[in-house]
Amino acid sequence: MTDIELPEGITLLDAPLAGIKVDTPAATGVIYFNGAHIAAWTPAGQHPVLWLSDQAILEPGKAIRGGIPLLWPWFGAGDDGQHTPMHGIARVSTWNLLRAKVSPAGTANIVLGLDGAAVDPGLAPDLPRDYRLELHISMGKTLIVQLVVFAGDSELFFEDGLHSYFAVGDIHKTRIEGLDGAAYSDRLTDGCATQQGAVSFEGETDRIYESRETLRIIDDEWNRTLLIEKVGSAQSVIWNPWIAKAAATPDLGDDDWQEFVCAEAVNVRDQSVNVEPGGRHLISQTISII
Ligand SMILES: O=P(O)(O)OC[C@H]1O[C@H](O)[C@H](O)[C@@H](O)[C@@H]1O
Repeated sequence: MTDIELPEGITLLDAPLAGIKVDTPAATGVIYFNGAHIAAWTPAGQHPVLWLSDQAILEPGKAIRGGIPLLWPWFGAGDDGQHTPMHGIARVSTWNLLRAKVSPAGTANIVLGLDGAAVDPGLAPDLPRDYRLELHISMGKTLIVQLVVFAGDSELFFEDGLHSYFAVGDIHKTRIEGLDGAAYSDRLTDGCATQQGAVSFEGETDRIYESRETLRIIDDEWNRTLLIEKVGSAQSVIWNPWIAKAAATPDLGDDDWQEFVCAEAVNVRDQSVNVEPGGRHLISQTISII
């Protein structure tokens, strides 16, 4: 997956999946080449910021439960509800490591790439094959994740997202600020509503908020606030499966729903992205502890 020389603080992993491990004075983390998947990030002296299921399936070509799955080029089962795999092909494709550096302060700067021509055409028959994706990761005290989509000679039309799972001390003592007044579409009822105040959790939650705003995940159990700034994302999906859906999801433990919330930067449905031939699109999240 790579023949580039790795600096001190970044080592290759070959099991359970190929990838790299970051271990510097600023942070530790794991990135798998399967899906360019950031499976772990823990800034020095902190609880893990990303949540990963103990039952995650770590096999090439399989989606990983937790961390930051990439969502591209469709959301869920796509506009017709028939697309597989769920959330598209980026998270189940094998990416290449293009760059790995570590700054003097211990921030790892990593770039992974995926060439459309290398992806099984059967996975997404409607896509032209000359697109290219890059994931730029800056992992230190702050985590910056940028997905860049480059169109080839044809126009590209897609949905995209960073489907981040955030670890929290207790979902009952967690709220998300930054969405007050935002319109949302409720995926559980197909209804629409407007958010009043902070988002708190009392049951299964699966909403697409029309909002470009910065989010704050306030975690009263661990007494910390995660700040999630984003660029190039018109919507935020907030998801927690709660009891029944967690129990029905094979790669989630029965009690896992209490330990995480997904706050996803996305462009889906009416906010799908159109990139002209030769153009590019960037979506990013910058995650810090305040
Ligand atoms: O199970 P996955 O394909 O990883 O999807 C997990 C979740 O992703 C998003 O948050 C969707 O809005 C949810 O409806 C979905 O259940």
